[in-house]
Amino acid sequence: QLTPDFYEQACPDALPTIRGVVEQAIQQEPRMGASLLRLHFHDCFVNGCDGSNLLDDTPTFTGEKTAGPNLNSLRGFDVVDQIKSELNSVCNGNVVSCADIVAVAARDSVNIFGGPAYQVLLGRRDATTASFNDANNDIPPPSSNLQALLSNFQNHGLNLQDLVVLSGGHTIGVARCAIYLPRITNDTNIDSDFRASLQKGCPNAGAQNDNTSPLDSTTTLFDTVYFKDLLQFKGLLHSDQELFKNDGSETDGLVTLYSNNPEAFWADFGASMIKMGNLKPLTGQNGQIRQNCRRVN
Ligand code: HEM
Ligand SMILES: [Ca+2]
Ligand SMILES: [Ca+2]
Repeated sequence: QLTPDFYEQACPDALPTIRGVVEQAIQQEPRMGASLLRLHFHDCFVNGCDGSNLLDDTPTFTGEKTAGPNLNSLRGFDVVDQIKSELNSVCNGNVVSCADIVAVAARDSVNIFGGPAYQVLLGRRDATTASFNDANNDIPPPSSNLQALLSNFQNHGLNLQDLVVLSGGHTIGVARCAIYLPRITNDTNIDSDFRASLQKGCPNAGAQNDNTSPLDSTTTLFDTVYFKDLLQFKGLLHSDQELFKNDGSETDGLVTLYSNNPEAFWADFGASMIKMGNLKPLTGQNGQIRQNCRRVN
């Protein structure tokens, strides 16, 4: 139902405009590319890719921004606003949905960091509502074991390979001390030097500090180092290391494959992103094209 050329007639400059703003934002702050990728994931996993997580709370409405997985964690809303306002002028009006903006910005970020330029399908419309509860329930927590991760992905129509390759999104970006403290405190399948170096910036009493650590050793390169790190038990999150335990499981095989085959990683990542981007889009007369991504029209 979604198509790559959806805006070709109504706004031929839409995609280059989005790309330009994303390039600028990443130039100002490299981490922004990672944040934009995660924004798309947290949108799609909660009632489909419909821009639901962009809606601000109001006195009478609580959306997704304050849900556990998002609070003090999701970023990139200002960049989405900037893209939206440039598009409203480049397209002579309100043409491009916020959900599509985030899907394209995620792809552009991946590509700017050296990852695949997969073809984003377009034509999503924006939700008129959002769900705090679904945001709490449908995004897998980093404490998840493999079985929980897999059943969460399967509930979203995604399979084991999608889980492994999309987790490769953690080849860019960072996580907060509070998130990885349980891993460096309790887990045994962690490299001891890696653990020691992380503990310096994230002491046991430091669960509330704002320190962050890289999700892999090359946070602004969309490379296979995330998987190489897992082979050395240097996954930052418990959920990351669940994908490689050196027990000969199917996920071990996929992690090993991607660790030394960037072409396979990039091809499969692109295919799985398109699959994720197809989750329950609003099309036709459903939803709306928001004038401002933070509120319904
Ligand atoms: C498999 C289950 C997943 C879990 C449990 C998970 C969990 C997390 C957590 C806890 C953080 C750090 C948040 C913080 O410290 O505030 C994070 C960051 C991130 N996640 Fe995931 N994630 C998963 C899958 C994905 C997927 C599928 C993608 C995209 C394809 C993705 C992209 C990212 C990125 C890019 C960051 C860094 C964001 C930044 O630096 O601003 N994650 N993830
Ligand atoms: Ca959504
Ligand atoms: Ca990397």
